[in-house]
Amino acid sequence: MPANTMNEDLKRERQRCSFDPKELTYLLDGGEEKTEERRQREKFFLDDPELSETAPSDYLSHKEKYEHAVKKACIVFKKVQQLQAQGKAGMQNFREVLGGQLGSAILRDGNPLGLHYVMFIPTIMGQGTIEQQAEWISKAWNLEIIGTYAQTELGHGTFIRGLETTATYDPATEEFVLNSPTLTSYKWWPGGLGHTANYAVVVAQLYSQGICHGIHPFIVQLRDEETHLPMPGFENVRIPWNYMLMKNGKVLKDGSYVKSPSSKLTYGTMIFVRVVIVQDAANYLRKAVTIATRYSAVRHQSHIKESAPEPQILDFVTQQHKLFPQLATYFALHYSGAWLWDMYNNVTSELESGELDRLPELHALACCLKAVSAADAAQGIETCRLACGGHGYMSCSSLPITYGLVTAMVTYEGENTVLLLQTARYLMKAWQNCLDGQPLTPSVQYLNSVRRSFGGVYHKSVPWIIASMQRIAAGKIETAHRHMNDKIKRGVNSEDAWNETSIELVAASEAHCKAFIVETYYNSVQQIVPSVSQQLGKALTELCELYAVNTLLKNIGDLLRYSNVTTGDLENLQRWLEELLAAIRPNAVGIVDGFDINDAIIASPLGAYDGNVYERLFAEVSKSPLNAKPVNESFHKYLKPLLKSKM
Ligand SMILES: CCCCCCCCCC/C=C\CCCC(=O)SCCNC(=O)CCNC(=O)[C@H](O)C(C)(C)COP(=O)(O)OP(=O)(O)OC[C@H]1O[C@@H](n2cnc3c(N)ncnc32)[C@H](O)[C@@H]1OP(=O)(O)O
Ligand SMILES: Cc1cc2nc3c(=O)[nH]c(=O)nc-3n(C[C@H](O)[C@H](O)[C@H](O)COP(=O)(O)OP(=O)(O)OC[C@H]3O[C@@H](n4cnc5c(N)ncnc54)[C@H](O)[C@@H]3O)c2cc1C
Repeated sequence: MPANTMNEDLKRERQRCSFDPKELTYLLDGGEEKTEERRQREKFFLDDPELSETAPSDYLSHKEKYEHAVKKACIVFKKVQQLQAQGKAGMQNFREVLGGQLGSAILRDGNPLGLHYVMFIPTIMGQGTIEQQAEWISKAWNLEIIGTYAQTELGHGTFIRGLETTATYDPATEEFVLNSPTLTSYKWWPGGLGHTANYAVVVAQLYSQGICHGIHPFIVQLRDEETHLPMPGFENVRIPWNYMLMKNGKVLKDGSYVKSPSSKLTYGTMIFVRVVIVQDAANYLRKAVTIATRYSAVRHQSHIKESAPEPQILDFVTQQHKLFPQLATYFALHYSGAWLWDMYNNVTSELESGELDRLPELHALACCLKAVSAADAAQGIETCRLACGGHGYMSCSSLPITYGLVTAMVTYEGENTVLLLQTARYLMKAWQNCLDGQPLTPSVQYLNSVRRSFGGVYHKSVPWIIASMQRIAAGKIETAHRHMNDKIKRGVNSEDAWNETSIELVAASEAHCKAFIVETYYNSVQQIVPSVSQQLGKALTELCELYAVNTLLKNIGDLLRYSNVTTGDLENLQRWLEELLAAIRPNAVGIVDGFDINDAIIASPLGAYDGNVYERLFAEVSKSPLNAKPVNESFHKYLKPLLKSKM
C-alpha cells in the first residue's frame, strides 16, 4: 500500500465538514488534556509489539485463541500496573483498558480476566464487610488471585430465587457447606470459570438453623493457587464462616441470621454491570458507524443520475437513513449512560448511609436502559454491516464480531424481556400512584401532566416530540394497567393477568425508556450548545433532532393511537427527517473523525482513517493461511479422485 496516501473522497469530505472534529473529540473526552491522556494511554498499549497482531486471530484454533488471550491479558495487566505506579490510571481507566473499546481491540476474542474486574472485585466491594474488603481486594487488585462471578446455573439464569446451589451453615465447625447436587445446579456460563479463575463469588441459597434465607454471595476457592489444579467439585465443599460476604445479610457464628435492610442489595453487582453496559453498547455502536460511514464515503456504485459518474453510496438517501440515525443513537446512549452513571453513584452513596428510597427507581431505569441500549446498539451495528454490502459480511470488517459482542449484551446481565418487565412493574405502581394522587418519582413525573392532556398542536421542535413520546408512553402504561385490572376484575388471578398482559407491559416499558432517552439527550445538548462553537452546536442539535424525529416516526402507529396528531403532521415530520439527513450529510465523516477512534481499535479495512479500503482489504485476505499455497492438499486428497472417477 502506498505510504501516506489519503483517499481523495475522504479528503473532500474533511474539507466539507462545517466544524473542527477536534472540538468534538475534546468535548467527548472532557477536554483537550483528557484527549491527550487517552491518546497516550492508547499508544502505550497499541504500540507494544507483544500486543499488536501479527496475524488475525480468526485463523487460530479455539485453544490457541484462549492461550493467546490469556497471554495478552497478562501483558495488559502488567502495563496497567505500570500506569498505576506512575499515577496515570485509576479504576475508570482500568475499565477502559480492559473492558472498553481499547480492551476489545487488544483482546478481540474476549478477556479471560474481564469478569475478575467487572464483577468479582465490584461484588467484594459492594457486598463485603470492611474486613472482607481489606482481606480480598488488594489480593484481587494485584492479581494474586483471579476471580469470577458464578451465579447462573445450567437450570436457572433469570430466576435467581430458583438457584439450586446451597450453602448450609455448620455452627460446630463455623463453616458453610456448599453443594450443587444436581446437573441443573451446576454453575454454567461464568466468564473465566473453566480455566482462568482460581476463586469465584458463588451465589447460593443460604441455609442456617434449618431455614432457607434466600440467595447470598460466598467466596469459594476453585483451584489451587500454586498448581492451578481444580479443587474437589461442588459436593459438600467447606468454606470458612467469613467467606460469606456479609455487608448486607449476615450469619452470626451461632447460626442466627441477621437480615439485610433490603434483600435486593444482594443484586447490587447486577445493577452496576447494567449501568456499565449502557456506555459499552454506545461505544461499540460508534465504532461500527465509523466503519460504515467512512466506507460509504469511499465506495462508489450505481447511479443517481445516468449522466453523472457513479456516486459515493453515502449520497443515497436510503444509505443516510441507515447510518445517520446510528450516529445520533450513539450520542443518545452516551448521554443517557452518563446520566445513569451519575445516578448510580449518587444512589450508591445514599445506600452506604442506609437510605434505600431511590433504589427502586435506579433499578427500574437501569433495567430498561440496559435493555434498550443493548438492543438498539445491536440492531444499529447490524444495520451498519448491511450498509457495507458484501464487504461488511467479511470477518475482517470487524462488523460481525462487534455485532456478536453486543448481541450477547441483550442476554447477559438480565435477559432484555425480563428486565423490561421489571421496569413495567415499577411503571404499573407509578400509574396507580398517579391515579391515587400519590407523589411520583422524577423519572415518571410526566405521567401526571400527560394524564391531563391528550396532546398539543404539532410544532417543529424536539420538546413537542418529547411530549408526544411521553404521551405514547403514558398511553401504553395506562392501557396495560387497565387491561390487567380488567382481567383481575373478571376473576383472573393477578399473576396470570400479569402474564396475559405482558406483551403490552414490555411495550410500555420500552416506550417509557425511549421517552426518557430523548429527553435526557435533548437536555444534555441544550446544556452543551452554549459552551461550544456555533458550528459544532448546530451539528449536535441536528443529530439530536434526527434521533427524536426518527424515533417518533418509527412509532407512527402509537403516535396515531395515543395523540391527536394529523396525517399532515406526519408528512411534516417526514420532511423534517429528510431535511436533517441532508443537513448532516456534509458533516458525517467529520462526526466520525471526531470520535477519534485509533485505526488499531477500528481494526477494519473498511473504516481506517486514510480510506484505502481496497488496498487494505486485499492486504487483509492475503494473511489467510489458505492463501499461502496455490493448491490446497484437499484438492489432491478429495477433489481430484472425485473428478477422476467421473471421467
Ligand atoms: C474493569 C475491567 C472491565 C472488564 C470488562 C470485560 C468485559 C466483560 C463484559 C461482561 C460480560 C459478561 C457479564 C455477564 C455476567 C452475567 O450475566 S452475571 C448473571 C446476571 N444475571 C442476571 O442478571 C439475572 C437476572 N435476574 C434478576 O435480576 C432477578 O432474578 C429478577 C429481577 C429478574 C427477578 O428477581 P426476583 O427476586 O424474583 O424479583 P421479583 O420478585 O421479580 O421482584 C422483587 C422486588 O425486587 C425488586 N428488584 C429486583 N431486582 C432488583 C435490583 N437489582 N435492585 C433493586 N430491586 C430489585 C423488584 O423491582 C421487585 O420490587 P417490588 O416488589 O416490585 O417493589
Ligand atoms: C456471553 C454470556 C456471558 C455470561 N456470563 C455470565 C457470568 O459471568 N456469570 C453468570 O453468572 N452468568 C453469566 N451469563 C448468564 C446470563 O446472565 C444468563 O444467560 C441470562 O441472565 C439469561 O438467563 P437464561 O440463560 O436463564 O435465560 P432464560 O431465562 O432461560 O431465557 C430464555 C427465554 O425465556 C424468557 N423468560 C424467562 N423468564 C421470563 C419471565 N419471567 N417473563 C418472560 N419471559 C421470560 C426470556 O425472555 C427468553 O426469551 C452469561 C451469559 C452469556 C450469554
